[in-house]
Amino acid sequence: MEPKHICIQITKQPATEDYIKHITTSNNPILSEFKNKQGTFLSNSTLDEFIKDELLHDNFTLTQDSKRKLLTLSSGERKKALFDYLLKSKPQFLVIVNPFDSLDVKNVADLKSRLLSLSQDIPVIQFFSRKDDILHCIQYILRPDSDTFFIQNLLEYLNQEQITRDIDFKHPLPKPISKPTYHLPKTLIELKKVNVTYNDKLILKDICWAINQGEFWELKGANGTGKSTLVTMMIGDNPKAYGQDVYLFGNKRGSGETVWDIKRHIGYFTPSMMHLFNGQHSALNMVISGLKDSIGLYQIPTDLEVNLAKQWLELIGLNTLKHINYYELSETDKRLILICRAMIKHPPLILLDEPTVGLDDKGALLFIKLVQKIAKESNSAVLYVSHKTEPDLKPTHMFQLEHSIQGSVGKVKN
Ligand SMILES: Nc1ncnc2c1ncn2[C@@H]1O[C@H](COP(=O)(O)OP(=O)(O)OP(=O)(O)O)[C@@H](O)[C@H]1O
Repeated sequence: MEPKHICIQITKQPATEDYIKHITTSNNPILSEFKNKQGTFLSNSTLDEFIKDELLHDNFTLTQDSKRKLLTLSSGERKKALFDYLLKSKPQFLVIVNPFDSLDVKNVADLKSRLLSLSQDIPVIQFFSRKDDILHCIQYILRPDSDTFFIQNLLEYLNQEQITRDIDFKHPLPKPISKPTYHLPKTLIELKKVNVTYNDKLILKDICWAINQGEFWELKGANGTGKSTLVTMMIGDNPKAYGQDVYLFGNKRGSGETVWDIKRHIGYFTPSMMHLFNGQHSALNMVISGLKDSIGLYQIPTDLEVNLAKQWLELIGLNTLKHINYYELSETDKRLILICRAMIKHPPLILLDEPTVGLDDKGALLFIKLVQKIAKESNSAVLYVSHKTEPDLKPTHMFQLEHSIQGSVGKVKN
């Protein structure tokens, strides 16, 4: 008989451990295969443990053969290394937490088929954020109910749960307090025949790309094609840009400009920076802090600044929560606030790296709608990097990296 498989929608509370504790101690017959058993976790926190072990003890468990540092692997390569290692030992049950995040289409398909074949022998618990990630073998969903849990047939749950698609931000995008004092060229970023090599291996080959003021770009490419490498060149974080034709906001890289000269022009968001913002700051102060380029607010803001931040909170429907501690907000609200924080000065470029990873369907839709609004109503150029196809995201330009034996080549697709 095929094992039973269940899924759980990720929410702030209850915690993963509470669900697992319930599952492994429950007397419900549907959960009998998990009782008093030990599971293996395929999750980002497991990956973080291996990264920590590598940093502290030089332990290369996941990369025995190559002895490559996990942090130098692309996010897709890192995840694959973890899965390959953990799946070697036959666990009593498998816990997978958003397993497809950061994987490209091919790697998602490969992993899905591996998990489906494993699911014929091993019970699976899948924690998910997006419903279209749920594996086809899953029959049940475990849901919280006041201080306990209940099991529901998955199909029944999916039929009930329709997401509303009429989410909209009605107010116009708030304007910046003042116009920038600096002059920028029309072309904000320009790369001319740029190459990047790591360990004698060509990663990027003859990349030519120009981003002009106000344009809305999506950067796409399979795992390991060099998207992050390209992004680090653009934000001044990659020394490989020196000596090449990399022009950032009017300056050739390496012509005396500081990293700050580059970064002050960029509003940046990626989910891995969420952990930086864990101080005791109100939602309002978090938005204002975008004017001061600090994490949290340490200076008394002017009335003008406070009013502007309130307009941003009004736009995302959070004005009534302005005094709530940012840390207590939902994941979606936190991200919307960080986008407002990044946009409050209307930087020339806003860069969003896998921004919807970990959000549920409704949160992702809200986030995408806000990005669309920013692209439409501001002069900021938007660069969006992701594997996940978001149907409501409508960039006007696309830059696609494609593997070739001589390193990835870039193609502009309009
Ligand atoms: N510091 C480094 N040392 C050695 N190799 C590196 C380093 N940084 C990146 N690489 C390699 O360069 C290639 C491109 O990596 P990069 O992270 O830019 O890809 P990516 O397109 O962002 O991938 P993903 O979608 O999986 O995140 C990968 O093969 C990676 O292993």
